[in-house]
Amino acid sequence: MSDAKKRVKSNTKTENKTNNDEKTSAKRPSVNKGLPLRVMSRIVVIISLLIIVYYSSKDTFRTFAKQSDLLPGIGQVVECSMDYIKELHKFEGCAPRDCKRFVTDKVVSVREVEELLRIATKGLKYGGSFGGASILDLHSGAMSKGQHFINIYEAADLKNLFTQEDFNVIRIVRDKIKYSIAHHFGVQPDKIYSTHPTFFSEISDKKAFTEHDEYWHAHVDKVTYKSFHYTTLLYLSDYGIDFKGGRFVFIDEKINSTVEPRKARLSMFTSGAENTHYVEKVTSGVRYAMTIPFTCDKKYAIEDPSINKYNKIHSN
Ligand SMILES: O=C(O)CCC(=O)C(=O)O
Ligand SMILES: [Fe+2]
Repeated sequence: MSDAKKRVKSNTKTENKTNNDEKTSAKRPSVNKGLPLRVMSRIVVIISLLIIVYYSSKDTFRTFAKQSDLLPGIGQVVECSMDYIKELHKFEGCAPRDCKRFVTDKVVSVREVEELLRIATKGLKYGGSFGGASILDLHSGAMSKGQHFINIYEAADLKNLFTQEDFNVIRIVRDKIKYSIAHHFGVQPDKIYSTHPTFFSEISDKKAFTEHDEYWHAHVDKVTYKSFHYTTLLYLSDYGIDFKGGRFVFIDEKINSTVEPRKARLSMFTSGAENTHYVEKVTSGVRYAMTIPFTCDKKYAIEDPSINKYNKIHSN
């Protein structure tokens, strides 16, 4: 082979070698990068999913009133439901400036609430539902017992259980709440009346026995209790301390708002569909609260519970 030919051949070899090297080196990085790329894309998908789950769960719930906060007052205006507004036109001076919810820890004192809790437990220890939810209504006398209700004003062994001082505490607290509604909703205090049923509730984690124990269903107070125009809830125990679960939830289109019960926390809201709500199941401990409603309709007004009524029934 001539020198020139040898040189050409050796150049060709070198070229081929270089080409092969290029091919290999072009392939190699794709092998090295391919694996991390697949892993990377999986990580990206997982992180995106986690972000979606995090934000969507965040979006459906927000804490409107946290148990550990001492709230001077926090409000949220909501659009009145048509049914609610239509009906209120009949009652001069009782329609709210705005439909809303308002939570405050400053209207009722912890001392007053301790008194109310003493009154509630004093009665309920003679009653109590088989299931998780019991009520005591000092106006009608209804108290849960077993799977039924008894009338405490007709039960001879409950005679002298409640004193005029007990009824006074309830009246004082209820009046404070009435003026607070008048102030925050822009209505005349003499145009709103205490209505039925006003009651103490006691909720435990016991399994429901009758439908009366099923407190966790979403509802509109105006539908459940025809007479309600303003609902107020006074909490007598602390979420996360005295009981677990049992938060109050306002159901809204995008974000549900939770109210965490706190001793002496007062929640007030217009009773129409704008404030549809439910109570989460209590998972441990015992939750005490008081439902104190008001009506604009005088025909649904109730008298104060008093020792006279109590004595009248017992002397019959
Ligand atoms: O106890 C609560 O937080 C709510 C009770 C309730 O929804 C009601 O009495 O209608
Ligand atoms: Fe309710």
